[in-house]
Amino acid sequence: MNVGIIGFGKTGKAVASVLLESKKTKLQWVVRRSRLLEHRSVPEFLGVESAEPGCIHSKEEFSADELFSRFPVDAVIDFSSESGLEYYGDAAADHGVTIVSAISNYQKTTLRRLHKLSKRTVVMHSPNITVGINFLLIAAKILKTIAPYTDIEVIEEHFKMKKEVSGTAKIIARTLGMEVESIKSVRAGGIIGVHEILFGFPYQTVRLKHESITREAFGNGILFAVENLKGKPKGFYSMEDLLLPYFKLQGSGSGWAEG
Ligand SMILES: NC(=O)C1=CN([C@@H]2O[C@H](COP(=O)(O)OP(=O)(O)OC[C@H]3O[C@@H](n4cnc5c(N)ncnc54)[C@H](OP(=O)(O)O)[C@@H]3O)[C@@H](O)[C@H]2O)C=CC1
Ligand SMILES: O=C(O)C1=N[C@H](C(=O)O)C[C@H](O)C1
Repeated sequence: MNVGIIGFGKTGKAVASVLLESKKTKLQWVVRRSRLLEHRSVPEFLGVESAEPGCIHSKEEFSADELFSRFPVDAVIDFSSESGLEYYGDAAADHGVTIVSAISNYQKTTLRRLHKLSKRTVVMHSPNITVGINFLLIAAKILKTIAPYTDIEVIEEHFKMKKEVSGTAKIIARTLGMEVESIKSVRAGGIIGVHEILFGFPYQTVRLKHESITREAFGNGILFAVENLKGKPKGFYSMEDLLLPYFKLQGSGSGWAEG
């Protein structure tokens, strides 16, 4: 699958390195805001051998329409910023390119725009693209249904410079019917991303916790997403939509009861 990345910052670089290693994807290009490293290649920048072009472009160099025409891809992956969609959204839909947006904090208007684009192409949005956190979110919803009386706390930890409350924590809180103002945030050092959902039962505590150890974790999530979006009809998808089919366990018995 030919892919392009919008954004070549902290996460874009890590995701690009994972995609270069994968045989499932062929990194055609990355687009960034500035002209830094323009026309260099991602393999060269990362110092890895690769037959994949991975050319670095500035958004000033081409219109997205020209980019998709000259260097066609099957999917565009967004790790830029809120404003990235403005550059590539319409052109991606015009060219039938799948959009995988990982932007964590969209304004409502931009999210509506993303939904509108899903009428014309496959769109997936995930504020946290790791399989782990999306599994946790499904588990938390099930636990809340089983025990609606528990006290719930959402705690998120990130690197010192992250200004906003994590988009992941906001989705978790909203999904569990909590106010986003109740989210506890920790900012320290270079923490990549930790999310914990604490269920306070009367005589026990359940902690559902996920930690992104390195930003390459988001690259693994992208590989899962593009693999499972293949062949999907146009529409709007979340990581949960892609994970739920795996919740049908095959085979007999749980093994637990058999001792
Ligand atoms: N869904 C998920 O799992 C995750 C989501 N994120 C989200 O990804 C986004 C990026 O995070 P991070 O890598 O830390 O941010 P950085 O600031 O490190 O990198 C942002 C990159 O995007 C580029 N960029 C910004 N705006 C535009 C634009 N309009 N068009 C093209 N390129 C643009 C910048 O270009 P330049 O370098 O030239 O300035 C830079 O390369 C954030 O929203 C973050 O919350 C992050 C991790 C995981
Ligand atoms: O900015 C980041 O780095 C991250 N942002 C996402 C968020 O805001 O939820 C996801 C991840 O925790 C890392």
